[in-house]
Amino acid sequence: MAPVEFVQENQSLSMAQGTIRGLHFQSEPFAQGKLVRCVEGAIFDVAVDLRHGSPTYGQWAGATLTAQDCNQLWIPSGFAHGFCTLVPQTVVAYKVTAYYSRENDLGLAWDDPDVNVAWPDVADPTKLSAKDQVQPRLADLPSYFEVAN
Ligand SMILES: Cc1cn([C@H]2C[C@H](O)[C@@H](COP(=O)(O)OP(=O)(O)O[C@H]3O[C@@H](C)C(=O)[C@@H](O)[C@H]3O)O2)c(=O)[nH]c1=O
Repeated sequence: MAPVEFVQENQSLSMAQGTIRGLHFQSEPFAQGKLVRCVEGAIFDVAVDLRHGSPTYGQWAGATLTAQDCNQLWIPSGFAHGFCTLVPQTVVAYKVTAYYSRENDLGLAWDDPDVNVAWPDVADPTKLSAKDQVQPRLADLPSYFEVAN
């Protein structure tokens, strides 16, 4: 992997078990790689490949991250990211490779059936933010990222 430089570190607290955040990404020139860890509690962390031309375009990968295990997940640029908290009072910290940009802050529906993320049973759609209740489906997104075959 090419060296990366982190420019910002974020932290978020979710009080309720089953809180879903995502799926989020920023477009160029503020596309972000994210290094995600759980500093309190536990999450199911998810990445979705948005790179047109990628053999894994539209596919997802997930991992359980816990404060106890101190494990981390690297989400490369070109992937949407989201998580579901597995226990109450969960704190997630993530370093990012580009600054936050409201204009470039974009999303994908957490429950897009074409992506079909296997969210944990505790996932609670009533805990979605207002913006995450209306994110578009993958099929309706323009091509923000492309890779050569
Ligand atoms: C992420 C971020 C948000 N904000 C502001 C915007 C808004 O007013 C408030 C809350 O932002 P959001 O609703 O986007 O927060 P949140 O839903 O926690 O967004 C995060 O979700 C996870 C899954 C990610 O992958 C992150 O990159 C980020 O998109 O904080 C910043 O000022 N700087 C930042 O870096």
